[in-house]
Amino acid sequence: MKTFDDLFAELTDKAATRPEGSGTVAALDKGVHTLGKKIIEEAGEVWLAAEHESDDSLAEEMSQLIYWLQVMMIKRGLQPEDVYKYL
Ligand SMILES: N=c1c2ncn([C@@H]3O[C@H](COP(=O)(O)OP(=O)(O)OP(=O)(O)O)[C@@H](O)[C@H]3O)c2ncn1[C@@H]1O[C@H](COP(=O)(O)O)[C@@H](O)[C@H]1O
Repeated sequence: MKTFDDLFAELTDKAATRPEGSGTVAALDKGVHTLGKKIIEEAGEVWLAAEHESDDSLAEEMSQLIYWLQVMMIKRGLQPEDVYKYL
């Protein structure tokens, strides 16, 4: 099972190697404004899932929010430790 750190390492590698067909590379190229809108969209889906959907659906929406947060971290050059220090 993939962890937060596993996904971050995978996305960091994709950003560096830019493999063809990577949605992450395409999203990074669109920039901070587009990534910010995805974060808002996914956060809204987490809220709606928490109100109306199953635990599994909620977990899936949360995984997508985490993904988009990580893409924003990579876009802005943040490392997990930059976030963890505030936890
Ligand atoms: N974990 C994720 C992940 N979570 C969410 N997403 C993206 O976020 C979107 C969220 O889905 P929604 O249902 O909300 O939206 P949608 O309507 O299906 O998609 P959009 O039209 O909004 O793009 C998905 O379609 C993906 O584009 C992800 N994209 C990739 N990953 C993982 O990231 C890694 C690298 O992926 P690639 O860069 O695509 O190789 C792989 O391990 C992937 O599994």
